[in-house]
Amino acid sequence: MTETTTPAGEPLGTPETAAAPDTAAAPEAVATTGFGLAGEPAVLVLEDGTRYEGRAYGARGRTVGEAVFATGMTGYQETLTDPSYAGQIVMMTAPHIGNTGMNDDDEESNRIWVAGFIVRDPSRVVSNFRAQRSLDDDLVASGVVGISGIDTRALTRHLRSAGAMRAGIFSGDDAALSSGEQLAVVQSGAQMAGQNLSGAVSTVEPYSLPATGERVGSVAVLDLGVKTSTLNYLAERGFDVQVLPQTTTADEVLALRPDALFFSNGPGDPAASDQHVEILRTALRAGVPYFGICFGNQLLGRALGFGTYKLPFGHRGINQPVLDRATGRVEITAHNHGFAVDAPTDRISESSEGFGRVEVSHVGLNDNVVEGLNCLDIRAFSVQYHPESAAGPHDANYLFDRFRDMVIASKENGN
Ligand SMILES: NC(=O)CC[C@H](N)C(=O)O
Repeated sequence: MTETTTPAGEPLGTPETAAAPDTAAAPEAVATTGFGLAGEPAVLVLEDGTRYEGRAYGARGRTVGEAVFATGMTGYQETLTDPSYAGQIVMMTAPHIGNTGMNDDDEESNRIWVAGFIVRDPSRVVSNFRAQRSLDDDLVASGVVGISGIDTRALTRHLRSAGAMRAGIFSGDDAALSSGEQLAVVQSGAQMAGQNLSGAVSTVEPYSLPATGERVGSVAVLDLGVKTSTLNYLAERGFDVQVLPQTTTADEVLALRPDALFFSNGPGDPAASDQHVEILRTALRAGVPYFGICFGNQLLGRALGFGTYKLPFGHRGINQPVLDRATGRVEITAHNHGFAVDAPTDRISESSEGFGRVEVSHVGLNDNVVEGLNCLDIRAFSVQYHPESAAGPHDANYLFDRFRDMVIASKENGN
């Protein structure tokens, strides 16, 4: 789409003319003036004191969360409805957002989870044959406070240099608070490190989905924020899917006698999920085959005895190169993680928890971060990235086949 004029006819500013700091050196600086557009004022305040002025977008009011950037050129609906983004104010680096509206089929859960939404240039029209609603209307309906007119390139460079950090968006009456009051609100917000957010996103009641492909067996899914596409892929690969609340105990999981266990993606710090690590250890000791995605990879890492740590600004987008070390093949993959497993990428490790040998199966090629774990002596593997690829390229869908094959082999061996 070409940017020309606003509805009122004012010319758009350009990022080049905006004052755009790209380091943390001048935290009190006003970074941009929202491209000089008309509209209700709103302000984005970072915990280091940086302020970005823009216009109110979505719901009016205030919100606080961890500011992160997502680099997908498409897929804002899947991003917004991914429960892993709970507690985060998400900025899209793609400048024009909302063009294709919202539709029922691309929902990754039944609501928008982001704590806030930052865009540069919201589309004034919705133009797609699948569109059923506008993004702006859905943000308002979900009470999600957003901001537009932000120099998202400058903000991305700032977060890349200074790291993901707490932020607040203030619009409506809250836009009139003094900058000192706004900063105090941001600085009193919770840090992402140390937060356990599983309870906020997990299903409260168990529910099940029947296999849609040729039946392989049953899988118990611990819902730590599971995405709809993941459940559909599991059902397609022949699993009767039993989705369990995050409060389920290890005994309750094993009492179901599942043929396999799956831990989903989800928000929060994996270091704050001891109870889920214990469930996984119990299931692995009982010989239940395991597959995990994202948060489920971090929890497998912890169950095996590795630590996790916070990345400076994380990986969020649908264009991240990952090396499959077994094949030498590079996959272009979807990511959404701010934490990672601390395991050696250059050699096979021995699990300190007695689960045998572990290899890092996949590494991120941008920064050599652990992107997958494979156990050589028990039936368990996981990936940090998103083979369900919603949104994103489908390079890694084969992992669902690998899981199905692992469970078939396990059943043939009477495990
Ligand atoms: N998508 C996910 O599962 C994210 C896992 C974890 N909350 C992280 O930020 O790293």
